[in-house]
Amino acid sequence: MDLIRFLLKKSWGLMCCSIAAGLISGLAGAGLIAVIHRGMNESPVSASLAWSFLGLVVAVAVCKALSEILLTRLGQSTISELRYQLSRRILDAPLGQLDRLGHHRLLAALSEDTDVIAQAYVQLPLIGINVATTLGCLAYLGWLSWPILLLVLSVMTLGALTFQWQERKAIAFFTRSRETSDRLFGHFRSIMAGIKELKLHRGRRQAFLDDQLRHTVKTYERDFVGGMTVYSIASSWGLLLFYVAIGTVLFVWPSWHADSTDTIVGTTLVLLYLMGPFSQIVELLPGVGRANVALNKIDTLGLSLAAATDGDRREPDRQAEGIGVDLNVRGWTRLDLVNVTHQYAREGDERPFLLGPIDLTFRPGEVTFLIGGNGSGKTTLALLLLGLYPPDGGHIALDGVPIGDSNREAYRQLFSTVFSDFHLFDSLLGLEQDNLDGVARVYLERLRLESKVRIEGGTFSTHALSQGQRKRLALLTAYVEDRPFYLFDEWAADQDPLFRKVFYTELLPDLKARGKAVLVITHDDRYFSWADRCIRLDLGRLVESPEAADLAGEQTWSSPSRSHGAGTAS
Ligand SMILES: Nc1ncnc2c1ncn2[C@@H]1O[C@H](COP(=O)(O)OP(=O)(O)OP(=O)(O)O)[C@@H](O)[C@H]1O
Repeated sequence: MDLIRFLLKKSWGLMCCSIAAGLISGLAGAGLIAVIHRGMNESPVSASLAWSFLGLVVAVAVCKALSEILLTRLGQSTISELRYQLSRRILDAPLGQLDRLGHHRLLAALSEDTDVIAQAYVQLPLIGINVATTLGCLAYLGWLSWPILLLVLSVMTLGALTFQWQERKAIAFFTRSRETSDRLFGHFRSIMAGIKELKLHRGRRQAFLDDQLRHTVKTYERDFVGGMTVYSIASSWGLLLFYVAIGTVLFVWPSWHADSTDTIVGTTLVLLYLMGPFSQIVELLPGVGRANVALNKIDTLGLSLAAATDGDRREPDRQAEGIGVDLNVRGWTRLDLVNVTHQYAREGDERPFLLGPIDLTFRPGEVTFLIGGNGSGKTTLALLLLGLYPPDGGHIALDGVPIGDSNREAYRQLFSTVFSDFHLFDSLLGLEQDNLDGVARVYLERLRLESKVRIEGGTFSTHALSQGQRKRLALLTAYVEDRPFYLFDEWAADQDPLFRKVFYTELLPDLKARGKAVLVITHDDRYFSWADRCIRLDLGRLVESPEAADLAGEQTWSSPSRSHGAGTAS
């Protein structure tokens, strides 16, 4: 319900206007019934009654149209706001939590849940309007005959109780179908990421389509249809009860009670009119049920929008700018990892991977190579260093200031990276320096990309490049960011021998000369000599690496910053 409160705060103006328009339309409709009822008993019909009729008809038509237009606007603005806030929440969530959830669940939340919640949210005013109209009609009914009102209220209570009982079953169906849609999004991701493998192998494609995808879509279909069927039965039952009430008033009541024909006609008219709002409420309820399931899902993913209030939202921005945080990311002199550990906790994993304890010191102007076998923990160590994983044990300190939740965002602004699974954005997002295109073009030439890519207004002309070229473009982005600490995760792995050499013997020395600290995750033992020091990870532990230590630092740096010397791996 935090979410509903949050949305109400955002769109209360639009919501109030659409409710007001809908209410006027609904009440004018109820008024029309009263006027028609009077008209049937007046002969000749008075001019004032005719004018009332005309006025009410105009009010119904105008307010109904207005209410619908406002509701459409409300719906679209709600979807936009939900998508924006949920995206923001995902970006604010800890990386470890997002890793555990998996991309498919996040995509399902971003697309399916936001749609379902927004649709139901837009229905809230409609439900409110219909409830108000129903109350208006019941009041008129009570004025005509309070015993008939009591009869109708008893029928309604019976209907509500049985509906609630049925609804629980429907929600269980919807909850199961929502779980299945997570799996479905997982399959969609497999189609996108594994399209080449699926196209190439008929057997695999067929097994994927028939055994996995079809099974999942059929399970989804079964549960969804199950939920809707329960709602249909419940709503038909409700309508049946209504007709029973009308039938009782028409055929049974007169033999019990000596009401006038006029009262019977009036109450029947009201009951018939009530069918409209009542059916609408019943039709809207499945959407509300699904929205409840979607809200629960977002909560269980740990992505509740409750935290995305205005106050919280400004905090990361303040931290990003280093406001109120005692960190000097531009003029830093040492970065320490002290007894840092990290463990991947997975259910049922008897021997989870443990990294550390790690003690390391980095200094500006120092090039460090991080080496080690596959699965030894290099990327995990990098993620810890970057502040993307908080350490489970020990701590990181920048110039003696420990990094914690309050300054981690500011601390991350120290780094420029190219990950091994990097993502290339269409443009140099978030970089607002003077002559950005000019600076970027210089690097395009340096990275031998000038004949392939143009940069206009900070936007790359194409992404249709080889993997190695795309990685060079990612490196260009990191260069332009011009941050104090560079981290490259197997950057050179996709480069041809010539450019690999350029990377180790020109680009890294250049960064060093500019006083940057550089951590390079690499398997290129040919170039170990270009590092100030090599550190090796083995099964999550830093170990002595004599062959790397011998080679490291042998190369004569042409840069004046060589005097920064090798840092310590303590
Ligand atoms: N998200 C994760 N959840 C659980 N375990 C993980 C996760 N990521 C990595 N691991 C485990 O942690 C260990 C270290 O992984 P890591 O990616 O840090 O190794 P690496 O040295 O970078 O390997 P490579 O050279 O193959 O890239 C591996 O055993 C891996 O199975």
